[in-house]
Amino acid sequence: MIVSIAIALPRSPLRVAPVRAAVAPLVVNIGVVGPGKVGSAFLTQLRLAAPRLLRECNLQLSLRAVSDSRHMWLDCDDDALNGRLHGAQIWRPAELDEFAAYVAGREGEVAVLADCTASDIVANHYAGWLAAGIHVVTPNKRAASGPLDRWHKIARASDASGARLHYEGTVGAGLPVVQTLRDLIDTGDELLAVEGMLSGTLAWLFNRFDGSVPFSALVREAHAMGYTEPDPRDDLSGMDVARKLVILAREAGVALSLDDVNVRSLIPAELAEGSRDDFMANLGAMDAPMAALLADARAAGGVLRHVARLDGRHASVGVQVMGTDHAFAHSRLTDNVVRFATRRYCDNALVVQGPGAGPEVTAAAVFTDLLRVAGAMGVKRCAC
Ligand SMILES: NC(=O)C1=CN([C@@H]2O[C@H](COP(=O)(O)OP(=O)(O)OC[C@H]3O[C@@H](n4cnc5c(N)ncnc54)[C@H](O)[C@@H]3O)[C@@H](O)[C@H]2O)C=CC1
Ligand SMILES: N[C@@H](CC=O)C(=O)O
Repeated sequence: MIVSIAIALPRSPLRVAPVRAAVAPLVVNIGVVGPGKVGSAFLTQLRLAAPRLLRECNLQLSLRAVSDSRHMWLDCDDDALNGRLHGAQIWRPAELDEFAAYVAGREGEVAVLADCTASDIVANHYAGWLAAGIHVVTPNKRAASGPLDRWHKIARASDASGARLHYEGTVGAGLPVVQTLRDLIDTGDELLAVEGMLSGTLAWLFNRFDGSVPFSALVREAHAMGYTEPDPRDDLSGMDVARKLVILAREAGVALSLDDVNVRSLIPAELAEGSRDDFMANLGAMDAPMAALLADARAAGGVLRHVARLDGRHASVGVQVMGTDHAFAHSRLTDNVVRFATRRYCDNALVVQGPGAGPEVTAAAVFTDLLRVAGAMGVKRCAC
């Protein structure tokens, strides 16, 4: 007779493998470029999560430096050094390569730069950083949707050094969109088409816009809540969504460029040029055309939705009127919806849906990318 005894072991939340706990923690030195809305949320998340990650995963996250467009602060959390300087942190004029070299400076440790800007200037540095073995994590869409020659140079630098660029936050903010597509492709599936609502700002605007409040007031609100791009014209012109579509296309092996996307802008010609401040001051010029668009949609018995489509190399983004029975008509708040039609998911598309904008969810995507780097270095992140 065989007696099996089930012993109920207390299920410890600790995830440190016994062997790993006995060794020194993996140290990841972090530099944050762009302490704006997303960058600040990321810094807060780092500070709150670091003690638990050290305790449970033997991972030591060390914030070494922060840079905005004009200044950089070094040794941000080096209490000893800050103490010697009477509590002052070191700051100096921003110089991105000096910044990167500083973050990477310690032998045997891992360096990760988090680019939380929307800047092409910063994206221009990726290839050099990756070549130097520095990992990059970012919600900035400029590199992955920018000129193809720069994108290929970045890929070659990553291949040569083994340092990785992760950019999950570029599409769908904190939603698992890029990695989901990558997993489909890597396991042999083939992307047939993508259809979706890829702008959290535009989703929120069209969910709220019922004529009771001027469109311009809603845009200001969306900007204040951190949903929009630094320049909201990127959202309203459709260019931000076009960038996301290009990123998804390239992820699926289609060498698309922004010029290939048919983009229908919402911005009146007189607001397209000029500074962001001028644009924000004159936003009221959008109110009448947007009210007319809403009236047309209602007359047709539908609602306004901003929709992106990719079918082979055919890519388009723009506002359209959707019947109230369409799934997109029932999205809420900043919901993004991404429908992947693939060879496997052809009868019924694979759908990723949820909040698609906001500093906290976006920062979490950047943080997850950073932990992906640590995971590849052997840090244990599963519950087994
Ligand atoms: N806010 C959101 O919901 C989402 C944002 N993103 C992306 O996250 C990024 C950041 O967005 P936000 O935080 O909302 O913008 P933000 O305007 O609040 O912050 C941008 C920061 O970048 C800094 N910066 C600009 N140029 C720089 C340069 N050359 N060197 C160093 N720093 C520079 C600015 O000083 C500012 O601190 C953008 O690329 C955006 O597309 C992605 C998904 C969602
Ligand atoms: N401004 C963007 C932010 C995320 O990419 C959006 O509204 O979707």
